Amino acid sequence: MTTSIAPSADGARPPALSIRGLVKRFGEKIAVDNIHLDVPAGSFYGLVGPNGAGKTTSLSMATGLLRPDHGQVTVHGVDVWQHPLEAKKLMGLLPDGVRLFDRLSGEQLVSYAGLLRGMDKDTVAERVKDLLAALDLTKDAGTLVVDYSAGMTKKIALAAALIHAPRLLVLDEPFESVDPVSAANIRDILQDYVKSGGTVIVSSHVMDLVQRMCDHVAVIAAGRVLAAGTVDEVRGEMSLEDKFVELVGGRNQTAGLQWLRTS
Ligand SMILES: Nc1ncnc2c1ncn2[C@@H]1O[C@H](COP(=O)(O)OP(=O)(O)OP(=O)(O)O)[C@@H](O)[C@H]1O
Repeated sequence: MTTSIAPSADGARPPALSIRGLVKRFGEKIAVDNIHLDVPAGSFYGLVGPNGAGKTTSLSMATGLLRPDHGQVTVHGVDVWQHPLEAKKLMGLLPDGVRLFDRLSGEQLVSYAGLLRGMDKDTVAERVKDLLAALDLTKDAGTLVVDYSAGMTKKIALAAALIHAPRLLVLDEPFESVDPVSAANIRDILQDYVKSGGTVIVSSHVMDLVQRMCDHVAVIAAGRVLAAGTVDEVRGEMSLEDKFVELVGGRNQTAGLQWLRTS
């Protein structure tokens, strides 16, 4: 089992994230059904799929939050489940639906995230200031997170994920509830981060955003990978949205809802 993040023998960099044979069952339900995926280092990778496809479950297992039934995950060559501390140092996470320490103010929460990562106080203070400004939260720095709106909560959680300048960012639905100006600021931050060598994985339901923002994409449905590669490879001549519908199916006829018609 490798713990090295050095280039492999053939000189190639290991993927930022490598998933092999990941499986998770909840009782009778197979939420993730033998997923294999490589996320190249330096890529901006979109993960898309219908509701209940297994995106959050896969990302939770990939980032050490949920123990897989089977399979292996490595981050820059470090096994997430064999060497969790080493792997987690490389990652910044924006999990979906995980509670924050919301009795702290926004500023305290992000500072706490930095100090927990072993950063010194001065660097933490400097980065907290920068992050709050970049995410338009400076005036709400002293407000308790429990009193934040949904979008503000997303942004403060993103700041906490960025504070230690990780090599891999895993963001589950980062744009949900976020206003358009903040979303554009977040996109700029993430694009700069990728340009400077970082890797981003985002799950999203907004195909247009994924097509514009990401260079790679994987389409997941019913716990399996239906397609993965560069965005252009996956979508071919179609828009990503049309390709998604073609791959996933499930467009329902609404003609049956006669009772919903008001005229
Ligand atoms: N803790 C759990 N217990 C039981 N079933 C679960 C649990 N977590 C997820 N599931 C089931 O696993 C499947 C995959 O769920 P998951 O949350 O990973 O989907 P998703 O692709 O993130 O969906 P969405 O886009 O709606 O957020 C779903 O059928 C869900 O009901």
